[in-house]
Amino acid sequence: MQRQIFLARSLRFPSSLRFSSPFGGLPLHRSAHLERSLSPFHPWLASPSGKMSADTRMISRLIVLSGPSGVGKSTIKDRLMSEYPDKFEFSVSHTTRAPRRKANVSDALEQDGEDYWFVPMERFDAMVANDEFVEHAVFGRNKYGTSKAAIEKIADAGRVCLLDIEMEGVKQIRNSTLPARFLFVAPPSVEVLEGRLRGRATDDEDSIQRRLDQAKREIEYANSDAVHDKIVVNDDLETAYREVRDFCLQGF
Ligand SMILES: Nc1ncnc2c1ncn2[C@@H]1O[C@H](COP(=O)(O)OP(=O)(O)OP(=O)(O)O)[C@@H](O)[C@H]1O
Repeated sequence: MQRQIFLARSLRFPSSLRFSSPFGGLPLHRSAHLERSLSPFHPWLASPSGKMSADTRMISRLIVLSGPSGVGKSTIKDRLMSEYPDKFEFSVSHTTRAPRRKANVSDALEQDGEDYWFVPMERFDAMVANDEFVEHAVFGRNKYGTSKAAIEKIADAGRVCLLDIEMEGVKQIRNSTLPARFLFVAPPSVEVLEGRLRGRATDDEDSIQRRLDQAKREIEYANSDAVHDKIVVNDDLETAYREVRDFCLQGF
């Protein structure tokens, strides 16, 4: 059985960064990916109802959300979490970076255990050595990772696990046996992305430039192959939110 996955509508990227598909606007079949998704694994990941019916088998309980820094992932995921607190849970990543001010909340700092687990570099490296991460990556001057414990905690609570990770982590999950579904949030253009990064006023100029360089690589990767099951362009926030929500709710 094949599931149809539709590619994003055309975007206003420079041609070198434009998403394209050899299939044009036609549905893209991703049987290879889905076969991997259906491989035997933790029953919680494969079957929301606990039963392996033909329909529910197609929906894994692990959703990987990615997209350039500043594109609006946190804005969308915070809303999803407040609308469906009992259904979804975001896995809290580990990071070696320092807490920063929350976007849109002028004097609130990110909280340990809520936004990230903030750990020193030595602790992070020890966790890597102990094989405690399902994925980890270096971004800028800092390291980020998703621990196995974080995912297991969500499994134990019976919720759908959402990961908000960057490109290297996406590649690692795709190369793993984890049966995940992949969702990419794209900006309407690099210029709009830059405007959002500047608008939230949480990064210095160096950091903005690094994030924009990384954004171009992420967009090229998303464009390079049928990496993601769905690409949502965050132009109008309401529309983007609805598309993300509907994708996450598929099968539940
Ligand atoms: N559709 C939209 N239109 C206008 N502004 C938006 C839209 N979506 C998000 N924003 C704004 O863009 C800024 C960046 O959003 P946000 O911090 O959620 O991005 P992010 O992808 O989570 O970034 P990071 O990966 O660095 O955490 C915020 O100030 C947010 O309010």
